[in-house]
Amino acid sequence: MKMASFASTECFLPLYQSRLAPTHYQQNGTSAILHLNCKSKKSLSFSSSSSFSTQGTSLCYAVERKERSSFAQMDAVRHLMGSVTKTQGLRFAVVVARFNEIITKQLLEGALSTFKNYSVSEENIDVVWVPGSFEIGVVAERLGKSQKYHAILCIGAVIRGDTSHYDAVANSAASGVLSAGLNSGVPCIFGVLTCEDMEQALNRAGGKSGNKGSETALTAIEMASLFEHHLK
Ligand SMILES: Nc1c(NC[C@H](O)[C@H](O)[C@H](O)CO)[nH]c(=O)[nH]c1=O
Ligand SMILES: CC(=O)[C@@H](O)COP(=O)(O)O
Repeated sequence: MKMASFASTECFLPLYQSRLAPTHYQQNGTSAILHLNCKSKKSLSFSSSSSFSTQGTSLCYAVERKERSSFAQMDAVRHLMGSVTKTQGLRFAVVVARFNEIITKQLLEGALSTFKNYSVSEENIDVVWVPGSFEIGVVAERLGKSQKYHAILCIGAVIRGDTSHYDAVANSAASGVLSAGLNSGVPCIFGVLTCEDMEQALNRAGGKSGNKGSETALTAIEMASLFEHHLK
């Protein structure tokens, strides 16, 4: 079986940086679907039982032939993914709830340091404060619809008290952020902690479970890049 050549260099990059180029080949009027997968296996194999190794990295093919002469081309599955290294020109808004400020300030700090580490310039970041997590959604939606930002990062901390208020605020915050993204078409990232107690929250705001503000900032960058570089 004659195989197509393809741009493999991107597969030597970390997964978040990779973008597989489409691969096409023609073969006697038959068509095949080529599936590229960059997970680290040691050899390159084809369903037709051919296989060979690459330099420590591999591509896996699942080739499905279709005996339909009308298809003369083999289409490659293209994997589109945002890059966290292509941040130039990306603009972000961070909506932060003041409620449980001792936690949300830490989350914001984590987010801002991640933006800095990934070369997002400060003038491309606006921080908008709201009273509580319940108010995040409406503001995120307004910011998204302004078309000024590539992604909106939403930060809050909902901590369970004695009543069912927790569930109302936590669920409203989640659905508010979801709606904001869907209604504005701009990625709205959920960086709202929903915790049983203050200890859980502290652990996630720079304590032993990391900083969820930092993690969600990275999600915001990836989604902004995905939209800006692949989904326009
Ligand atoms: N209990 C928490 C709240 N409650 C306040 C609400 O978010 C809201 O500001 C109020 O109901 C007025 O609409 N907010 C949090 O972010 N975290 C909580 O634990
Ligand atoms: C999320 C909140 O629920 C909390 O501040 C409310 O506490 P409580 O249920 O004791 O009123």
